[in-house]
Amino acid sequence: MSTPHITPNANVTLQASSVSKSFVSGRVQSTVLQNLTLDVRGSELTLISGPSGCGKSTLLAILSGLQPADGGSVRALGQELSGLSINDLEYFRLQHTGFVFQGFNLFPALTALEQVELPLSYMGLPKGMARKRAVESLEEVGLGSRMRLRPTELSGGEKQRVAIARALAKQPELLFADEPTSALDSDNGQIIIDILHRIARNHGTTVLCVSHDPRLVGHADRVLAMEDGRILSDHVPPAPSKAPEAKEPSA
Ligand SMILES: Nc1ncnc2c1ncn2[C@@H]1O[C@H](COP(=O)(O)OP(=O)(O)OP(=O)(O)O)[C@@H](O)[C@H]1O
Repeated sequence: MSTPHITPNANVTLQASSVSKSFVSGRVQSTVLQNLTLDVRGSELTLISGPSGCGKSTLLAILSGLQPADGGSVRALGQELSGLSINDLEYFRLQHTGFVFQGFNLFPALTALEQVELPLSYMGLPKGMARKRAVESLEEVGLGSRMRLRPTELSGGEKQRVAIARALAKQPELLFADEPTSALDSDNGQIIIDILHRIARNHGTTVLCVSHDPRLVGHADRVLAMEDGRILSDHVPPAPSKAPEAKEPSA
């Protein structure tokens, strides 16, 4: 399988140019993204905010190669995604991207450690290296003492931290998060967004997060406000008040 040629352009790691996307339902065609142009940079947490149905998840899916655009161009790490075969796109996503979703997407039968090790085995990492990376990632999200537990034994916030550790252990250049705090209360939501922010800063990762939760705005480096399939504004938010820390539970 060929590896895509990676040539990042300065610190811009994701570029959408004149991207459009429509869905057809019966005889009705609805345009979800219209001529959307956007650059996203590494080492930053970029938040795409906007009302439900404005096209945030569709944009994330297109930028991450999960869905094709109808028109326009999407470049990720210098690679034009539409130029990749299905196999190369899958390989690109495996090697360079991590995903965090609203519903955690954990396997009920696996411990936190096993959940994090699993994608590393798909990537072909030797067992010892996979174990080391998985432990380090779980420690980084404050779950060093909970890694033998299964999802039913973890809180919602802890489950989302396992999902973040699973993505982080792959050491992806691009980390995509779709409504990662929607299922959580305010304190846990802030902890999650602050972990994502720290990953961007400490690992140089491009973190792109979509959310309709206005409480997250102050925790991002950059906020893109979306409405009706367009970017309405692009700004740096004011610094937030101090967030609660992700603590290691005592049990
Ligand atoms: N596979 C699909 N088939 C048909 N319509 C779709 C499909 N995916 C999304 N849509 C429609 O596209 C529009 C935008 O959806 P999208 O999920 O991108 O919005 P969103 O801003 O992420 O919303 P939310 O905040 O509620 O998750 C919605 O009207 C949705 O119904």
